[in-house]
Amino acid sequence: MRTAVLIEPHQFELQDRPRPSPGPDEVLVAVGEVGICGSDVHYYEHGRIGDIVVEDPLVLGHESAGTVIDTGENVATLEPGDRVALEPGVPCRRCSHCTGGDYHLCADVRFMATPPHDGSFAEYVSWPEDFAYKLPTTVSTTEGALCEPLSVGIHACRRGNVGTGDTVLVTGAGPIGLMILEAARATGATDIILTDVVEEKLAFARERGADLAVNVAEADLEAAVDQYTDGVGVDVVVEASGAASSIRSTLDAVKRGGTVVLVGLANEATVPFDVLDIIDNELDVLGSFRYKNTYPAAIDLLADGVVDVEGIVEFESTLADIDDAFQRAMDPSVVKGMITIDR
Ligand SMILES: NC(=O)c1ccc[n+]([C@@H]2O[C@H](COP(=O)([O-])OP(=O)(O)OC[C@H]3O[C@@H](n4cnc5c(N)ncnc54)[C@H](O)[C@@H]3O)[C@@H](O)[C@H]2O)c1
Ligand SMILES: C[C@@H](O)[C@H](N)C(=O)O
Repeated sequence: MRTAVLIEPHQFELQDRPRPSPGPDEVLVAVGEVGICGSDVHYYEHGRIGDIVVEDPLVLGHESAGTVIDTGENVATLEPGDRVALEPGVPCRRCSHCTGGDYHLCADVRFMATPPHDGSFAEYVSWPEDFAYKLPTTVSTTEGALCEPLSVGIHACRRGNVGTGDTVLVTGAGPIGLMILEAARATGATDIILTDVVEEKLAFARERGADLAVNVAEADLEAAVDQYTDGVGVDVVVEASGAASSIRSTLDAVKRGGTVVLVGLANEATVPFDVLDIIDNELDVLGSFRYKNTYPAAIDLLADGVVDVEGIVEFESTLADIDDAFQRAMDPSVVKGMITIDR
């Protein structure tokens, strides 16, 4: 099967690899669509994300969906022809986190496209049945692939306990910020403010329904939030840029007793945070790591037309053109590219 392998930064090689056979509890999936995630681009550009280094050739891609073409002997819920979204992190199922329900925190998770585990920029992937979710006919394969970033948004909103009528600030209008916007709206938030430093991203966020979009390279966030909320502050801030200045600014925008959810990964290991602010204002400051049990909700939201994920896709490309696609994805004004696995 054709497989796009990152052999060194800025260089994919299209290799012919053996097609996998499904294990007893696995389905063999003909991959259809794979989203290009910011983490894929980071590995492509730098060969590492923080301490996680690409030491051996790696198959990128973890936002994927396709069609089941074969099943292992124990598989009962899926059959050839079913279209499925693939949840990319498969945990050990045995540790205390797994048995306690927090499987996304399993230390032995096998997460696609995270060294040393290969991802899905390939014609076929064999994947556990219970991490492959059947798509209804009304949900496209592209939408199935984008259940992954949507899951990050759903989990962040669940962490922040975003509620009906809430005012939510989302900092960073990349794909993750836009998916948080979708999830927050679906959860019942009525006022959603987005920030960014790139005007095209803000224009896009406005088109997609942000009630206010603030360019924090030019305007003062605290003043803009004060004006919008009559000096009260927002109920929940979800930080989705990873920029240190943005992480710091979350405390200026949240109301007393509010919640800050940190999703964006900072380049710096430490970011100064005013702990007195956190104590005096009784803030909940929470981390949000990937997701758990979100795929069924993501698929239902898509099937019911409550969220739009396809609208963030700005270009589609193929395995043969994957280098060009990644060059394009590096443009800071581009939100999301997809790779169609043509055969
Ligand atoms: N916690 C998790 O589970 C998880 C999962 C996926 C992604 N992430 C992280 O979330 C972040 C967002 O992911 P993405 O794919 O949307 O990334 P992205 O780089 O595409 O988007 C980040 C956006 O933030 C904007 N930005 C930069 N500086 C800013 C500032 N000071 N204020 C406001 N916006 C600013 C950028 O212009 C960009 O539009 C990244 O840090 C990523 O690593 C975390
Ligand atoms: C969650 C996923 O989208 C993210 N890129 C990660 O590797 O954790």
